[in-house]
Amino acid sequence: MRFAIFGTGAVGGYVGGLLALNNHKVSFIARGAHLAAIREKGLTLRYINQGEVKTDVLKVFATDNPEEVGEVDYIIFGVKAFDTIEAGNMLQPLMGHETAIITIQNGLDAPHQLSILYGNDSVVAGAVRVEATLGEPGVVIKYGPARDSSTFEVAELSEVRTTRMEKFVELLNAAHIKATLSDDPNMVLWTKFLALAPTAALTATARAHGGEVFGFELTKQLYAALVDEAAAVANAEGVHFAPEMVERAKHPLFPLDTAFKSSLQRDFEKDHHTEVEALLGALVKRAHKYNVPVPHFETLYALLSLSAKVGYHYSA
Ligand SMILES: NC(=O)C1=CN([C@@H]2O[C@H](COP(=O)(O)OP(=O)(O)OC[C@H]3O[C@@H](n4cnc5c(N)ncnc54)[C@H](OP(=O)(O)O)[C@@H]3O)[C@@H](O)[C@H]2O)C=CC1
Ligand SMILES: CC(C)(CO)C(=O)C(=O)O
Repeated sequence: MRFAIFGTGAVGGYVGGLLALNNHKVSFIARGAHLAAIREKGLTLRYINQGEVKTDVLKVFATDNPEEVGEVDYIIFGVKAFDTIEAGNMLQPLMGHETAIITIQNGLDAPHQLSILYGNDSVVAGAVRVEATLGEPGVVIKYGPARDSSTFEVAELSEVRTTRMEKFVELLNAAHIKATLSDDPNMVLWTKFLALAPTAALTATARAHGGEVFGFELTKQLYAALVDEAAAVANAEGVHFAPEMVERAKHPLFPLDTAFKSSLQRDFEKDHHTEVEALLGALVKRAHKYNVPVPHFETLYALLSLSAKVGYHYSA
């Protein structure tokens, strides 16, 4: 099977790296200094687990030109949500008759944006649970154990279970990522979103680790209120969570003894373009559309939008 990782970032680099380590043919699409470093020194996967650091360095094929890759069986679409449309328009050279474009974007919109370009049958909604970030050019940092701690849930946008995705799940599991196939793409996206949006919003606003947010009663209560708001919006959109699923989402996404940070928080800390719109903006817009009150999300959305405008590290 041939894989292309479009956007060799933290998640794409980690997932593609584990597939390459498992002897699959994986082409990495990257750009700029990151691409130059991968070409020169290889793609480095650095695992940081409670102070212990391990690395794998992989010699891989990397390019910024999809024409040099040609058709593949699976595209793991690894760009940030705000790059979806621009990067989506570059996928044509990778597309064969049965190519699956598998999204990993946090948020709710990326698979639907890609389906406008390539049709429902080409797109698979994915949700990855991994804590990762980019280090210096060429380096992907994965927090926690090197293998077997990440999950990847997928569902065809067409809501059909296909053999290509059964195969994908099998290959991912063999590469030490716990993958599962569902037939409900909206449930896949919303189940992650229900816990992710509150986690991202609170860690970024409070500038605190996940463990600190959950270890402090007021922010823990705020987290639960955010989960309830997100579940109410999901319900209005036709995604109905059983009450026990909503309660489960109120538990931390990560072990409480770790210094967990969300990718939104890390992007703010690095002064990078952030996914505030894809996470909080998307929720608030849906809430307004369905007339669902989301006062806590509205407040955090306003604060983080201002931080994105004036700069996270701004001081008067
Ligand atoms: N990091 C995490 O822990 C997790 C992140 N996610 C989600 O996964 C998605 C990806 O996040 P993450 O991996 O952190 O993002 P990164 O910023 O680490 O990676 C995205 C990469 O795509 C590259 N890219 C964008 N456009 C192009 C292009 N046209 N050609 C070549 N390369 C391109 C970017 O390059 P450049 O830097 O030059 O823009 C960057 O290297 C997000 O939606 C995020 O919310 C999901 C689970 C966990
Ligand atoms: C919460 C986490 C790490 C789970 O995968 C995530 O998706 C993110 O921070 O973007």
